[in-house]
Amino acid sequence: MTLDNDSPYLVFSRQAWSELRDTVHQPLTEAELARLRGINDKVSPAEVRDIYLPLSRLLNLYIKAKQRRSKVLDQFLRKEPRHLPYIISLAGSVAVGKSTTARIMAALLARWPQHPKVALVTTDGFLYPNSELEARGLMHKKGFPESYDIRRLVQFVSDIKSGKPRVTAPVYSHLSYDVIPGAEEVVEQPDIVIIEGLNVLQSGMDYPHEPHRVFVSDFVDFSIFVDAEPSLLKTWYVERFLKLRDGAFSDPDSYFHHYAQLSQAEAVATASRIWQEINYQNLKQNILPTKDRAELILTKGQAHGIEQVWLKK
Ligand SMILES: Nc1ncnc2c1ncn2[C@@H]1O[C@H](COP(=O)(O)OP(=O)(O)O)[C@@H](O)[C@H]1O
Ligand SMILES: CC(C)(COP(=O)(O)O)[C@@H](O)C(=O)NCCC(=O)O
Repeated sequence: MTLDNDSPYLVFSRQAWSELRDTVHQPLTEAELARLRGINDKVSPAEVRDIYLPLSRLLNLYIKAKQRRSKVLDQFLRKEPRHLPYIISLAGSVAVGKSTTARIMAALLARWPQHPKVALVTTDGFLYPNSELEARGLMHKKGFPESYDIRRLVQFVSDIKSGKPRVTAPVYSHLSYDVIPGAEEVVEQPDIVIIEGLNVLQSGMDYPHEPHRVFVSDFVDFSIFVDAEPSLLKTWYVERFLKLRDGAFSDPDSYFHHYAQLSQAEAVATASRIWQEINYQNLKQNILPTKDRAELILTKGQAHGIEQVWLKK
């Protein structure tokens, strides 16, 4: 662990962080490993053990402390004990691996008896539909602050945090590249909610066009940023695009069906252009500046390996 008195973070190497897991209480069974491989077969069991088990242990301690504190408050106020969810936000660039990290964390956190019900929500459902983005001239700004219905997103998180029994989120499809009309994801009083998206650490300053007083972060108990060098992110974005070209894009219903015909070289050029013109610009302008608001930063190197963990003091 590196101690720099001026930095708000404690910095752990992978080795130092891995020693903080609780091997006695948290061994991974074969069945669990198989389930985690189902989430993403490239994530190594060693990574889950070294990085995600200690993280799950830390979060369990924080959540138990929070539950105790809420109980004390209810007692003091002479109120019926309420069961409010613990909210974790997960931010980072497009293609850094947020969805994968979120799914691994959800699976690991659900193993604890204190909080077995974990819900996962992505903020892409709160993008304006393509028709609206087209009307606003924002089709090439997907993922930028102005492309989200931020008030609806903040209301959604606020409703969850206030213990509303049933809260719904709109759903986005990467296949149709649009919000699915009428589709909704239902969140019914889980113990933990993980909210994953580019924008979850942003604040009012990032939305001068849409001033609002409260932000997602006002309802979040713990925030995580997944970080990597932009050159690696570009490689991962292009790799994912090539995988989609061979998979989802070949579906005639895919918005990008025409990309399925591209040669390898054309596909690399197209993905590189989308990365450079949209996602990298968004990263520089709107995502990276929010990094040091996170409680925890996971820093990735080659092949998605997490090399360092930064934890706010
Ligand atoms: N821990 C990991 N190990 C190996 N590959 C990963 C890992 N996390 C993500 N990937 C790969 O990186 C790409 C982007 O991951 P994804 O979770 O979809 O990112 P995001 O949600 O940030 O856009 C995918 O192709 C995914 O398979
Ligand atoms: C849908 C996204 C904005 C990510 O949204 P998020 O879930 O992080 O809110 C992004 O994956 C995206 O589609 N960006 C637009 C450019 C592109 O096609 O990659």
